[in-house]
Amino acid sequence: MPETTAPTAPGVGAAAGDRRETADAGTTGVSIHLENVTKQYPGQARPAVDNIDLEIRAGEILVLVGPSGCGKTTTMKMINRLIEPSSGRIVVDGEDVTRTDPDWLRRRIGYVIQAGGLFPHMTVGANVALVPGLLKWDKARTAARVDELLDLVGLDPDTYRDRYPRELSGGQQQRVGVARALAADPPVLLMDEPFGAVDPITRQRLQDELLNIQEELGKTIVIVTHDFDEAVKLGDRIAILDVGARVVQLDTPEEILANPAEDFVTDFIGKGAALKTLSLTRVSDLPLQQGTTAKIGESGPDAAARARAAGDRHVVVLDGRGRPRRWHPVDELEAETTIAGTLDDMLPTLARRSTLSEALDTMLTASQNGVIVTGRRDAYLGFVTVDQVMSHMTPDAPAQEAAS
Ligand SMILES: Nc1ncnc2c1ncn2[C@@H]1O[C@H](COP(=O)(O)OP(=O)(O)OP(=O)(O)O)[C@@H](O)[C@H]1O
Repeated sequence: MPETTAPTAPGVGAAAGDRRETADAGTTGVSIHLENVTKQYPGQARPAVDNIDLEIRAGEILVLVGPSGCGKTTTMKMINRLIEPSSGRIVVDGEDVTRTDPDWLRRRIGYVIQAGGLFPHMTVGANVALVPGLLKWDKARTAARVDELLDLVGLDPDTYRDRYPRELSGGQQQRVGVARALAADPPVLLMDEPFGAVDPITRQRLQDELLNIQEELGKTIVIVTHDFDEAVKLGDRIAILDVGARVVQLDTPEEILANPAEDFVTDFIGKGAALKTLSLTRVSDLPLQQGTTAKIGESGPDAAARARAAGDRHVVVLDGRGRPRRWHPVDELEAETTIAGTLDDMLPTLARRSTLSEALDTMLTASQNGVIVTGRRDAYLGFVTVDQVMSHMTPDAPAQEAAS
């Protein structure tokens, strides 16, 4: 049976608030404080990072964005001391780690880089088992952890455990990279352009998965990206940096979009801020329309009668596990004694974590005025219409009204 529970989250602009509440509920992450940290590379005229002071809260996703060369990566790599600060202190969970053993520190801080950064000569399982190996976990515990993590990042352990990275797609490699970083259950995850090397659709899916994982784990996550839309989607807060890692603005995505602190931020956000506000709301924040559903194999005329009674001109055909197959026009159902299982390859579907901006893109690409929303294991949850999405761009017409 498809899940038919209506979403309970409030509407416009609630996405970031929800994320923070979630993190508070089950936070395992710890706070990080960069106290007046400077990095001066030898031979450079100016410090790459000039006296940054940055508090990262336990359990939040903080995204560092800014122009190329402004010091994002240097700032992030100083947290796990892949780069040593020239001066200042780094305090993790109240403890000054500026002088602790860097190996110990790196085991407490997961690190994810572009394309996963996997060792090509090691299997997926061996890559994920790297840190547990360093920590001398026994074989059974390590094997169980590897399987648990592959499952968490959406890779079937039996299928993928013994493959080599070259036998995986870019998105799958990136998932393994995330699994590896989470292996020893570190309270902090650092991610350097984690989704930069994959195509836009895979990127969107990986972002959704990261948010799902974070909902479950409540880590402290610091992400470096060039992509402001990605920052808006993922960040509980965004730090916009300028040259020398000067923090120009540090705030929630909503606040930055509504009140950019300087012309620099306005320029960086770019045009179309109204459109970008669509990235603040997830499709699961809208009241999903249920429509009429029909199961493969059921009587066409029966389904048509139900749809007509509900005033629907289409039914959504679902398979035995509640996954959508296609929209089917009611008029064409009358002639079908039993409903066929044909899959429409072009059926526009989205995960419930997707943003309204992605929903609009999907509808435009498919030339349809609605998109189906799916939940766990791709089960049908309902759909949203283009009218619902458009109403979010005009504050006076909340989507709840448009939907009724
Ligand atoms: N190892 C190094 N030696 C000397 N200078 C460096 C080194 N690494 C980085 N820099 C310089 O420090 C500055 C900040 O670099 P960093 O990589 O932190 O920036 P970034 O914001 O992450 O850039 P991008 O978005 O292009 O990756 C740049 O001017 C860069 O040229």
